[in-house]
This record gives sequence, structure tokens and C-alpha cells, in this order.
Amino acid sequence: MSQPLDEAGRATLKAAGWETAEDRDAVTKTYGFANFVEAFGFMTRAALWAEKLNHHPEWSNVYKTVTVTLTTHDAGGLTDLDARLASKMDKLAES
Ligand SMILES: C[C@H](O)[C@H](O)[C@H]1CNC2=NC(N)=NC(=O)C2=N1
Repeated sequence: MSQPLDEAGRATLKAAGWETAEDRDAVTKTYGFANFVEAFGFMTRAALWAEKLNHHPEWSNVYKTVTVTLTTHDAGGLTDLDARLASKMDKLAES
């Protein structure tokens, strides 16, 4: 069961470069990669983690960028699951 994300969790996301959506309780980040293969490789690895967490991103890919929005649809807003997936994605994008 997911828990609503507390202020500390929200601050951590902000510090990591995740921006708050204007129209709903969600966060967004655009990752830049060296090329399309790197971008798609990131998406492939992130997709496996999303399945493992049973928590899935809203995302799009244009050439070498990937834009990700995270929110918990079942909860109608940000939860600890979004924080976990965000942290995992940030690590995957670095490696
Ligand atoms: C039944 C299943 O657990 C739910 O539909 C999961 C799947 N992945 C999900 N992903 C996201 N981002 N939000 C959800 O509420 C959600 N719910």
C-alpha cells in the first residue's frame, strides 16, 4: 500500500530536479542522453523496474530525450512509490 508523500519526500524530489506539475499532484523531469540508443536503453531498464515496483511512469521519448511524469493514479497524487521510482530512474540515468 502506498503512502502519500510527505514534505520531506517532496523536498528530496525537488532537490533532485523533479518539477511539480501545475495542474495536478505530480512531478516531471526531462532526461537528456547522448543519442537515441542511450535514451531507449534507459527506458528499457526503467520499464523493468517499474514492473518490479508495480508502479508505472507516464513518459515520452523524442530522439535522445525522455520526459517522465510520476504520480500515483490510484491515490490521486504523489506517494512514496513515486519517490522510489524517481530515485531509481535518476540512478539509471547516471550509469
Ligand atoms: C492494479 C495495479 O496495482 C495498479 O493499477 C497500479 C499499476 N501501476 C500504477 N502506476 C502508477 N503510476 N499509478 C498507479 O496508481 C498504478 N497502479
